[in-house]
Amino acid sequence: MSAADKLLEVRNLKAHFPTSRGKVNAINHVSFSINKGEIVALVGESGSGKSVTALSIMGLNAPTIKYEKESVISFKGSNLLEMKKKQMKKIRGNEISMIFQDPLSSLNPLHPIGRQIAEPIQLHQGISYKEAQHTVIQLLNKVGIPDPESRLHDYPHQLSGGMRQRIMIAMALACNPSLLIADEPTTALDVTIQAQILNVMRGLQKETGVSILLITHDLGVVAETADRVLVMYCGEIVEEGDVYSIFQNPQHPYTKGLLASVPKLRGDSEKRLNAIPGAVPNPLELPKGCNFYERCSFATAECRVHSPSLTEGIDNHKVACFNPLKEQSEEVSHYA
Ligand SMILES: Nc1ncnc2c1ncn2[C@@H]1O[C@H](COP(=O)(O)OP(=O)(O)OP(=O)(O)O)[C@@H](O)[C@H]1O
Repeated sequence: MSAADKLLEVRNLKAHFPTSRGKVNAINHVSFSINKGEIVALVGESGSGKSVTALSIMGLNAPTIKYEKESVISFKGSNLLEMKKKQMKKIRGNEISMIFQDPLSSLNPLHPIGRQIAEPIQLHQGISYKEAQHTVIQLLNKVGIPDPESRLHDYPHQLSGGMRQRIMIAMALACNPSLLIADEPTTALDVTIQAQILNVMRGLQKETGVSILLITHDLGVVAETADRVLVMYCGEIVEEGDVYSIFQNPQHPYTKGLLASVPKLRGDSEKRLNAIPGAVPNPLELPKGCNFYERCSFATAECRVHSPSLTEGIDNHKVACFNPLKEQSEEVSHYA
């Protein structure tokens, strides 16, 4: 990929929240990029820093967050962290948009959905609701809402969870953004609807060329959707690779643990899932050395003292581990 293909580049992102109990180290030297038209998944357990990363890109973190000087979020060549509020407001919604897990908390219960989808289009293009309606109907068609003309007047509570998430996708795509951030977009939905929503997202990505940052703790969703995967643990990227090599050949013991805790797509449904032993360390007191040391069955003395950095191997597969796993794991290979 050439530099011209790069849409977003996060470099050395380091941030903490000052709290009454001390510094919460949320993000620690995170670097990654998203190319044009790519679907990149950001995965990890709760508290690993996925949402703070996404909200940093959107400029929507709590005002208390403190970014270290060296942090850069470069979008189309401009550093979003240095942008004035007014400029950032223009980018948000137009160039970068976001969908959340719970559409009900993002949709206004008092306005019909047609009006809500039209709003960003009207603002962006300076046109009336009537003029925007044609585009709204096209968008509803694109996200698979049947008979869109008659749904324009529906209120959010009249729609199912899956339909509401389709509305959120339509709203997010209303201004043709270059980057869509989807934070756990299918977590609240049942499996069948989940698959339909992922299908809609994949289809729209192909049709519009939008890049997608997909945030999820569900590796099943990742296997179905992503081109590339970033695995996050304690505010750091611990492994990165294309979806095939992450599933076929996970090199970080944490990634392997995450994969082993996913229900199998095929195989022995009676088999117990393996949860990763132990708990995520307290972000107020991260341990010296590797953050995963205490939960890792491959840890050595070195891991207790030194922190491994993300190092590139073959095929752009990167891992932050002193003892990366070499062998292909039978246990996980059939997810890819
Ligand atoms: N406003 C805040 N003030 C203090 N700490 C915060 C704040 N927001 C997030 N954090 C902390 O930052 C760390 C990263 O949180 P983040 O929400 O990004 O995790 P996550 O991977 O998205 O988890 P989840 O899947 O549960 O949303 C956590 O330790 C969290 O407690």
